[in-house]
Amino acid sequence: MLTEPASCHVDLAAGTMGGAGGRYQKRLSDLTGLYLDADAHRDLVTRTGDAVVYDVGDFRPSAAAGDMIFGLTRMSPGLVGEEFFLTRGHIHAKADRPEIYYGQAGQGLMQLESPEGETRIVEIGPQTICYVPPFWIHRSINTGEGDFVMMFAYPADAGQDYGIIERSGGMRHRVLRGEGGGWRLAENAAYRPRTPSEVQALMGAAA
Ligand SMILES: O=P(O)(O)OC[C@H]1O[C@H](O)[C@H](O)[C@@H](O)[C@@H]1O
Ligand SMILES: [Fe+2]
Repeated sequence: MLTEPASCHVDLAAGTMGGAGGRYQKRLSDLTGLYLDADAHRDLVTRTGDAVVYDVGDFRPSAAAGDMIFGLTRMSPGLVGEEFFLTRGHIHAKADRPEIYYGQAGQGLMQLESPEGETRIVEIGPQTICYVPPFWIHRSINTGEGDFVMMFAYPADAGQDYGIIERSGGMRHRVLRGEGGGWRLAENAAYRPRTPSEVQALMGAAA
């Protein structure tokens, strides 16, 4: 059976996408344990009344393997201690599925980590397209002063695995405020690299 075509209007100022069927929000308290400075995190939860820090609206035509999910993410600007606001981050449950992000407003970056623990950073502003290749863990970070808004699209059967980041004690690097503005990377001291067999299990999931 044919699916009807659709169009969804992006409201840049609001950071929302019209026609979105699914919608979810994350509050600061949903991100407990992700930031280096746990005290600063707790204080900020209290001071902001546990503010919403990002929301996602998406359009899911179906879950069929050849179909596509797309939507819009809006992230608030801010710092927890010296660390920029981030999304939880994930690898796709079907790890060989890719994703595209398209910057709409604000400034930020995509932090990517390979199964073996290599980090890549893609800076994203309005009209930057970021390609997240198969097998890369990815997390979005708002390094700007206003809302960071991106459109995204990924295969409908990709799914999200959040456990991969928990099991390794976080991502290998943290994105902190730079000395003279901008951002810098710092090693995450709690990071535990994946073993060769864990890497193999991930990569083998493609077969
Ligand atoms: O899922 P998170 O890591 O919390 O990130 C928030 C969202 O980021 C992107 O927009 C992804 O395409 C979404 O699928 C994801 O839900
Ligand atoms: Fe993703």
